[in-house]
Amino acid sequence: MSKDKYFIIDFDSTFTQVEALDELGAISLQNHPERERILEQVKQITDSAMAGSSSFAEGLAKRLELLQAHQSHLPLLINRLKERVSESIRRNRDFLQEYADQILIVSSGFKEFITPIVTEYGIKEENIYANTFHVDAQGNLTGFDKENLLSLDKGKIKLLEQLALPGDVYVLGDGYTDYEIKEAGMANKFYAFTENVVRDSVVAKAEHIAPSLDEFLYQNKLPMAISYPKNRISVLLLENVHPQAVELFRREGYQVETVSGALSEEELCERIKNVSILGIRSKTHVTRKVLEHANRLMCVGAFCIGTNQIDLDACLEAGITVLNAPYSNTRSVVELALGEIIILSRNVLDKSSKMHQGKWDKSASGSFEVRDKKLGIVGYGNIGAQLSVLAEAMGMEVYYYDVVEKLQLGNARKCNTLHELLEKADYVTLHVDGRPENKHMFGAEEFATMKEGAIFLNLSRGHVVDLQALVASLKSGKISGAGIDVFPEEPATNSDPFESELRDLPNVILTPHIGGSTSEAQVNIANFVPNRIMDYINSGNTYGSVNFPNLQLPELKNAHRLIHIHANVPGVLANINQVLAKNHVNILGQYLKTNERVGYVITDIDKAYDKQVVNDMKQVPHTIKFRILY
Ligand SMILES: NC(=O)C1=CN([C@@H]2O[C@H](COP(=O)(O)OP(=O)(O)OC[C@H]3O[C@@H](n4cnc5c(N)ncnc54)[C@H](O)[C@@H]3O)[C@@H](O)[C@H]2O)C=CC1
Ligand SMILES: O=C(O)CCC(=O)C(=O)O
Repeated sequence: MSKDKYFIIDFDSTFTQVEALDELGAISLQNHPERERILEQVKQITDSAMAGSSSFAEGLAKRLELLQAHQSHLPLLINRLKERVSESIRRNRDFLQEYADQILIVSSGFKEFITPIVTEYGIKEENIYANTFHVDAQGNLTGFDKENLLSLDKGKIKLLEQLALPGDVYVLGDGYTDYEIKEAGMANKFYAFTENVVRDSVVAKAEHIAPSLDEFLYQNKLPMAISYPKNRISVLLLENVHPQAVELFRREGYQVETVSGALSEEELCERIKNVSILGIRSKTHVTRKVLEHANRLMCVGAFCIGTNQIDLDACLEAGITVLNAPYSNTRSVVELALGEIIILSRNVLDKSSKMHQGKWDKSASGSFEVRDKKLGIVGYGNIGAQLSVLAEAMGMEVYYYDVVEKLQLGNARKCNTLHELLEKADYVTLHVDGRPENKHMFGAEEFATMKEGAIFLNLSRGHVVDLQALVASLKSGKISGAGIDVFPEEPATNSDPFESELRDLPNVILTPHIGGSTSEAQVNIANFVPNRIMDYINSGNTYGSVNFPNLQLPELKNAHRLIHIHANVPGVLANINQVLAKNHVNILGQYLKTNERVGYVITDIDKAYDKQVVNDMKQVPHTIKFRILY
């Protein structure tokens, strides 16, 4: 990099997250009876000046008058500001030090607090341009040096004119006075810095937006502390994912868009372009066709348990990892199932609807306790097993059937066949997963095998039950009641109608796929899934991924991490290591895990290496995706 580029960085709300004079006011007015009112007034003057709506010079004088500050307040202010240095400035200290000769802090703030902060980051004292306080004999900060160009309106422009820097000038700042430098022709580029504050009037004029210093460095091909600016990671969240997830992704610096309902395949093909992270629930189908339109997709987050709506193989082949929330709504489903078992045993639905029609039908006929009854659980996974424990606590006798061997909890009894379970159970509840082979696993034959008048629940997936057979069994009385939460065709949004042959049948509870829809579950999911996704993006961890080889990696420290995803064919690891050897790369650690289709190789390397290795890694035959992390 030649030395003819100069980087002008603003201080307030750019170098630090806050406006220093607001902070100074919070200290100096600590015991003032009208503290809040005065601070609000100071803030308004700052905002108005920064947005370019009022005279800067007048505002500065007015603010100092209001603040009633004393020089004894400055050490406390400096300590506070040190803690509030912007995150991206903090992490890019190496850049600030390496380019110290070309970095100027130009601020309408005051050197007395700016200098101790920015010099800690390698900024040269002679490159700090700011105002200075006037202090009276008692130590009060009564005003400022009016000769200083930066105390004047358009002061930054005047300063830049005087400096006449011999090269290209790039300005990074959040305020209108920073933009004005470019407008006056004193800078080649202005970047509106939006990490801490977004001033609409500034953003509207800026040709470049920098949500972080990383973005500024990335655009200008300057050395960065992290491998990729987080603001370039775009997240699309569908199906009303809980706002906590939006908040977590935004806090990480990602760009987030949300859609309240599910999207059709066509709509998703349109929207998926440039999306790095897709978040869905149970209704959006992530098909091979969708993936063909996904040019930047790294990860699909299923904000639920089931992942049958996602083409997991196609994701794998495209190097896209799929993560879900395997336990976050388990309890909610179990509680709904238990509630339905009781409601159906007492014929509550019919009695309640009669009451609403003004009919009093007090009778015990057709009503039973669940105690000592036999509950048959089909699919003894997380939900089935949890249900087993709670049902036993209510005095039920639990039987279960699963296609794989499962730990028997409490006194639950294993059935060797589904047939055996169906013959025994007074209640049959399905908690199998939605794999394609389970389509219509429960049909006429299974209903016929059930006990006369038994109760049936499905809170798993709609397609596992043959609906015609269920309707026939309900109409014939073979099944005396049912609780159905999931359907082969479910409306995409709450505005779409629900059509089903199950409507209007007596003693049938129909719920709109709400087994997992409790506040607790949604908050749990909204915390769990984004954290897993960010862990994958930031460290490569695939632990818990439903399609990728699971690797739990050590924290990345003093190294760069090469993440290579490839088709699992012989010789790829050897080729990778050849590339590393050819480029004399010092390997600090290597981790490999494969499944039948892909290999996942992580190589931690010394930070000093020839960048050619990156291109060479991408050229290794059978590479699906490659990225570098630091
Ligand atoms: N209604 C709702 O809102 C919700 C529905 N679900 C559904 O519940 C399903 C189960 O959830 P978890 O228990 O957490 O999953 P899990 O994977 O822990 O358990 C599923 C169990 O079903 C067994 N299984 C699969 N096919 C079978 C078959 N044909 N016969 C017998 N056993 C079979 C599996 O071996 C496994 O043990 C999810 O896959 C999802 O589709 C999950 C959460 C909420
Ligand atoms: O709440 C949802 O959207 C889906 C719940 C579900 O079916 C699941 O977690 O698998």
